[in-house]
Amino acid sequence: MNTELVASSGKNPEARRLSEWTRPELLALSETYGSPLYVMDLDRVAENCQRLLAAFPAADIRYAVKAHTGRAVLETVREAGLDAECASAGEVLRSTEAGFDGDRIHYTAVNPPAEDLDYVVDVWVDNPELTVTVGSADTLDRLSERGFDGRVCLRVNPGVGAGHHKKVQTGAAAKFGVPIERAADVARAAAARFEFVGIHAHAGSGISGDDLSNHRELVRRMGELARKIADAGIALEYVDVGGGFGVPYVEDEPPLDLNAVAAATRKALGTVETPTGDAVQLAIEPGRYVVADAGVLLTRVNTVKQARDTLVAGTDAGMTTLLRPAMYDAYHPIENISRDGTVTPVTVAGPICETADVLCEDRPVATPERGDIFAIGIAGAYGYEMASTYNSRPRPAEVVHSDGEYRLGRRAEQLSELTTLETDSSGRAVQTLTGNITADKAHRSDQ
Ligand SMILES: Cc1ncc(COP(=O)(O)O)c(C=O)c1O
Ligand SMILES: N[C@@H](CCCC[NH3+])C(=O)O
Repeated sequence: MNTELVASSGKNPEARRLSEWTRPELLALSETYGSPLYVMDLDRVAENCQRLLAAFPAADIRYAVKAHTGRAVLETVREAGLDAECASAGEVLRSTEAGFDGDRIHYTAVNPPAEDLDYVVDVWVDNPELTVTVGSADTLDRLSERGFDGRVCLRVNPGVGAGHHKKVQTGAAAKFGVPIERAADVARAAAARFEFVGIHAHAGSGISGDDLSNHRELVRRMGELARKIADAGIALEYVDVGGGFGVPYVEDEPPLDLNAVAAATRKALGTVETPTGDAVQLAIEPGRYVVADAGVLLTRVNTVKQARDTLVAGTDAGMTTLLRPAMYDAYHPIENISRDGTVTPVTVAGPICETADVLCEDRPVATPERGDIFAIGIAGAYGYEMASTYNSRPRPAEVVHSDGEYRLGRRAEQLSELTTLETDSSGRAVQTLTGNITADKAHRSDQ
């Protein structure tokens, strides 16, 4: 591992570990709100924002909303002073509803559906400082057709990516951005029709000490492009080098040394100025770093069985609650918070009828009994956001914590809500036959 840009291991305020959550509090929450249950610590979200602001003091910092869109999280991030980077019309809607002014909203259009552009241009009419980042020259035409002539940033494909899994390595993936070789020409054309404010690239998600050299190479290429654009007489406001800063998931993994990452980023970018000699801002857009270690997922064990070669704990959370293990083979720390004592290798498997619905294999945890609560750590980023209703399983509730108080941030979906979008053969909304699960039923512990 490249240890140059990671902090020394051991207890470190830069990474909140699962073991630092208070077990009796988590157990009480699972009794009150049922399971599965996401818990988000807003105080930790605010701390993470402060650490980013301290490490990148002169940069524009945009929170990548896709990592966690909960209203309370967005409000916390807004109050901390970060902007919002939105990947869709829905994220723009959520950000405006959470109080972000238009000048703090950056919409990154990825193959944008017409409805997204229609919506964002409508929002722009009342918020002319909103910025649209485009990854293809024809998106510029589609914006013009809608009467948009506002702030535009060009997403560049720098040809170098990074990230914790090949499915999240973005910087060289064909679908994202204009190839860097053509970017200066597209920028020139865009500057003739729009207020051209920036260039943008994103290496990928979950960058660790191992692949920081790729992040640096991306930043170096972006610095070079920015100077070329300045030479063409175009005044940029910023160079956005994306997000992707990783956090430790494995218990003894050291956190990134954010100050060292910031220094390396600045060095790789070099000096970038407008044609008249003004400084061009560095911008970053972290998502995971802001929310990952602020979240825990609680799940109840409903089945314990000795399989042929492993002990299986069946839980009420699975791949529809937390997709990352099934999709990326991602590791999340897991503890049995209902008991200590003898530790056994356990395979934790969810209730979904898919072989991939396994949260971990042969993980040493305190030997489970039916009714125990497992806590799954570092679940605040891309956890709830990637939840689905596959297998017709309602999405879970989420509780938020701030200053010693817990409250419901999002209620659980109910069985009766699963069919609300459907119509019958005469076009009328289908009658829902199931009643809501009562709070009592949903919350009882299944012993
Ligand atoms: C354009 C863009 N910006 C920012 C992010 C945030 O990434 P992360 O959550 O890894 O910081 C992503 C996600 O990978 C992204 O696609
Ligand atoms: N969903 C991914 C991160 C990808 C971010 C989207 N560009 C993860 O959970 O690791």
